[in-house]
Amino acid sequence: MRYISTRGAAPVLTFSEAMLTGLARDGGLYVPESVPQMSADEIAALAGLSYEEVAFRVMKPFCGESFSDDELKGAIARAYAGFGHVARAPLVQLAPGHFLLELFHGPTLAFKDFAMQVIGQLFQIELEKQGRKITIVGATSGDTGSAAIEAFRGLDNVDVFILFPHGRVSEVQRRQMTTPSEANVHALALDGDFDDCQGRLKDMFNHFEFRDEVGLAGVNSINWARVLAQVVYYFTAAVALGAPHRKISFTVPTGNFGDIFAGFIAREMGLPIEQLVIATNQNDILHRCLTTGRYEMDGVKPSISPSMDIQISSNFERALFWAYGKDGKAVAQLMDEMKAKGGFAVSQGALEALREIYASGRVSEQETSLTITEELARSGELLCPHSAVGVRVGHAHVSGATPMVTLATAHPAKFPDAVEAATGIRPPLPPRMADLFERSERVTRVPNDLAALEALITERRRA
Ligand SMILES: Cc1ncc(COP(=O)(O)O)c(C=O)c1O
Ligand SMILES: N[C@@H](CCOP(=O)(O)O)C(=O)O
Repeated sequence: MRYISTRGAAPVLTFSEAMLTGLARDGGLYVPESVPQMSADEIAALAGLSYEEVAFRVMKPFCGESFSDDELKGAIARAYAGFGHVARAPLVQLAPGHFLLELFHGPTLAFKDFAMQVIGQLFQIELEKQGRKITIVGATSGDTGSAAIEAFRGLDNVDVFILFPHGRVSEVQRRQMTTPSEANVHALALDGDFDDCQGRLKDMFNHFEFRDEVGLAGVNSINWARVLAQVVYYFTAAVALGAPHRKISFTVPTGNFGDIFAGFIAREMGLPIEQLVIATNQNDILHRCLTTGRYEMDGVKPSISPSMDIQISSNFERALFWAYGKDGKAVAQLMDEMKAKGGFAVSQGALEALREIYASGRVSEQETSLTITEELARSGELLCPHSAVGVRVGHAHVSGATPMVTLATAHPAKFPDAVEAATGIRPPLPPRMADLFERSERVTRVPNDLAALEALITERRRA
């Protein structure tokens, strides 16, 4: 399997090279040259298998040339051993035809653990093979950061620097990033929003001298390996509800578009997905784009679902690559236009291609809160604000005989203030994290300045 850049002008790589590379050197994102297919029989055969076995069968065709069966099976087994639910990603029913996929039973209580735990294992295998050391820099609006720290803390051959927007993550999210005491972990509170964090990260990748000097690697969903591991739960959920004999739709609380794009890959592999519904909070650039055909930045607005406070939705570039018939030059032009003018128009043909697969909805702050209140009364499910955004949009898109699955992307205990304001209930953290508020914090406040960030990383990383 070969991996190519969405902008068409970077070296073609193997899976493990793409994984260690992160962002392509032409600024694009790596995607598989062709998507492996699973037949209806192969999909039907997934019924009743463990999450781990499904993960192996779904991931292997994408990375089998880089990792042996034993290596991949071992990585998957270790990745999910610490999850707090035997099903890993259990489904619960909210209403007739509407199901919730709980993706928050991992070590840091968000869906990021599903991919981050696996790629943590795969990185270790590959780095040991190559005898290499790397510097991981991640940008987070709250959840990717803690999941990355959990997956890479304490490793001798990896330093982890996490940029998060100062004052714009929940206290639980911040403490998950600032309380680990391992010397290879560095939490950096940046003066700016998530787009600034992600922007400076991409600047570092595009600064080749720095990138090569520190051995820069990325674990955001710009990294193809992250997306791949997230494809798996679309299969487990759909098969549990009758696929391949029945179509299934998914609603996904969306920010950086990585999670919903994993659903697109599952669909491309042959999973009968009818619709992928993008659910946004008031940072609704994707909803506006699908509605109007213009991708237009208008500034990040802080919300009660802070992990989705994003305007520059990185993985939308991968969706555009498909919508433009895999024309890397066209994608590069759109991205240049966005950089220069803060927006671009999607061509009519590409817009139609997107609308064939994706629908969308936007949820206001009040509606998010109301959904948390109403869903507790209706189904007994206590939602985090991100999942509430999804559930509201999901309810509105349930239609006909096709089951709708909404992804619950974080545990309500990560956002206790919003949940308490909506329900009067302050959800407790699991016992293993019960002392989170007593642990001492270690964090560095940093400016939104590339040179200053690179200097800090160069100084702190272990040679
Ligand atoms: C809890 C939560 N929900 C939803 C999202 C949006 O996911 P994506 O960025 O993959 O669209 C995020 C952040 O990525 C998140 O942390
Ligand atoms: N919501 C994310 C933002 C980064 O997303 P990623 O999937 O690209 O890593 C977060 O919580 O950090």
